[in-house]
Amino acid sequence: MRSEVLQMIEESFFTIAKAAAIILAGIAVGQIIQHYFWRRHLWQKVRQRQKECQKAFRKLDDDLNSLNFDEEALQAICNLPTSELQEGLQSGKYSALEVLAAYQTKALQVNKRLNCVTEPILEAKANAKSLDEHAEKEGLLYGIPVSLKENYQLKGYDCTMGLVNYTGKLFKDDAVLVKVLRKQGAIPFVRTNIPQIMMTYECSNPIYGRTDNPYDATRTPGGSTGGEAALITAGGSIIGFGSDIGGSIRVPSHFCGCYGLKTTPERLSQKGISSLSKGQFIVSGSVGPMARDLDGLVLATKAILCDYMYALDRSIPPLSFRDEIFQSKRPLKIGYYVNDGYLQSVPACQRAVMMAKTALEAQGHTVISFDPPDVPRMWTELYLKTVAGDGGRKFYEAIQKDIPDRCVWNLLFITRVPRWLLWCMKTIIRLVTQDPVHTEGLMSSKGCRSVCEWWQQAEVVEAYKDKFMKKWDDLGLDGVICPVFACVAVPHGYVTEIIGAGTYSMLYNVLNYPAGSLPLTKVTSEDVQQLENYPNRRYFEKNIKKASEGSIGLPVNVQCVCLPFQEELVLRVMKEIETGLKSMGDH
Ligand SMILES: CCCCCCCCCCCCCCCCCCCCCC(=O)NCCO
Repeated sequence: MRSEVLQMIEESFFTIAKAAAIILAGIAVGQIIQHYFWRRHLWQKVRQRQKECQKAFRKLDDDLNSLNFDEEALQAICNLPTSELQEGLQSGKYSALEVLAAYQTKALQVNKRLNCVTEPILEAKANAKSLDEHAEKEGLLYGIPVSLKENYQLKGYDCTMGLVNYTGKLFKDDAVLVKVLRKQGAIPFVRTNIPQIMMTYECSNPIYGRTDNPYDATRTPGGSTGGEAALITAGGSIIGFGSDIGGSIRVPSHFCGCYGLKTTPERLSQKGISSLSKGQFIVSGSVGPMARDLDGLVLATKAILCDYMYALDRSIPPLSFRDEIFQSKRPLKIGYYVNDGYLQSVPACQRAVMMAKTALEAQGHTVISFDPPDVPRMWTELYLKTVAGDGGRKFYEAIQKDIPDRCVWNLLFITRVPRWLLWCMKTIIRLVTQDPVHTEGLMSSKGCRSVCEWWQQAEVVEAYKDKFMKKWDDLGLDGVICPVFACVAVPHGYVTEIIGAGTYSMLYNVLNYPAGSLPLTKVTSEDVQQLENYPNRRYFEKNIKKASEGSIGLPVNVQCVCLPFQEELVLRVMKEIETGLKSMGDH
């Protein structure tokens, strides 16, 4: 009797287990099939988007061929510095259509080599024609073609941020800044490439592919405004616009060797700029111009800081460009550093800062040493814990439902490791990286656990800002010069291995300070030789050293920083450095 009961229990157990196994297997197979069809659907969308872009490129090519402009004359237009181009357009020496054709032709050529343009803006031709038909030549950017990062919303276009799921969602209106640019006479003519979700210093996504560095195709142009930096540097655009929440304007400018300005987040309207960080107001994103020369950067900044922007976005303080600050001859007191207390910058970046220091001194300014406080803590407890405040969930989910791009997937992988497991692995990670800050960084990227912790986070960031500003004020500084990044452009796919090098830029996102990226020099063989003395113990140090081998000839920028709302002073410091170097015969 007992054995019969046991047998019955055993049989029912096996029946239930079998049924459970069949159900589970069914669910798994169902999910695999669903995943397969979803992926297939996404790839179809990619192909459709790519076809549309190719069609637009072909249309532009045909249009340009039908215009019959002299190629040499067009090239000559692209070689003009911004001031001469502006003058030539205002005086009527060049028509808006001619200048547009010159830049469209050049952008197409550059794009074939670097893959930096996502698509041309075909309405540009009608815009140029309409400018040429009107007698008044109005606007500071009259007739100047401008390129836009892919996340700038345009009527009739989508902003994918490299995510397939966002393709085909067309905007009904232009971003405020785009409207302001049009009002100033500028002609938006191409859109430029970005990394998927725009949260890394690379430039690749499954829709538009990978952008190469104009100096070395094996290296990244940086990100996230990488397409802009590559296009401008290679001559395919003279002024462009980007966005920056961790260095995305300044780092690509440095990797490629063009000019960039990250503004104070509240100084320019961000209405109509797509981002996955909307609603995260502790470390705010910024927007800003990028340019081939400093005059272009100044002109673009002046143009957008205008009454029309304040009328379109009433939340922006009506603070127009203050020429008196930019033109002032008042001697300045500038702080400098080459080591931010976390990762030492490579010799080329150090030399660039020292060149800037000498140039400022030659211009009669005082330059003193400055140590930014607690940078390792700023990076881990403040920057990473805020930017990934939700444990990176929003970024991860956007990618998980999409076709992940490796350049950002590698970075986001950590969001999948549970907090407890990461905590248990702390000692091992510390042993492997030889870097307690790296370990803390990984822990911080798990974000905040409650609203209460999020509020505390805001307080901690405010306290750091106060501490930093006190140090700045005690020294009576007007500005600071320092590296943009701990090293120069790195090979494609390598950014995650050196991500700590970004603290030089991220610091000024935490602080909300405006910061410019100024091209100063190129890596020399001596710089590379001196890498022998570069520290080689921690994970990031080893990788920075390795990535810097073979970097001879790559551009090196310097970062110029001032207090919030002092964009004019940042531009002045950049100008003083350039003038100083020219007077010393160095630029
Ligand atoms: C010690 C290793 C730390 C790894 C951190 C992994 C965290 C993953 C979680 C979420 C992602 C947060 C990204 C942090 C890395 C920042 C890199 C900044 C790139 C520049 C971004 C930018 O400025 N974008 C502009 C957007 O408009």
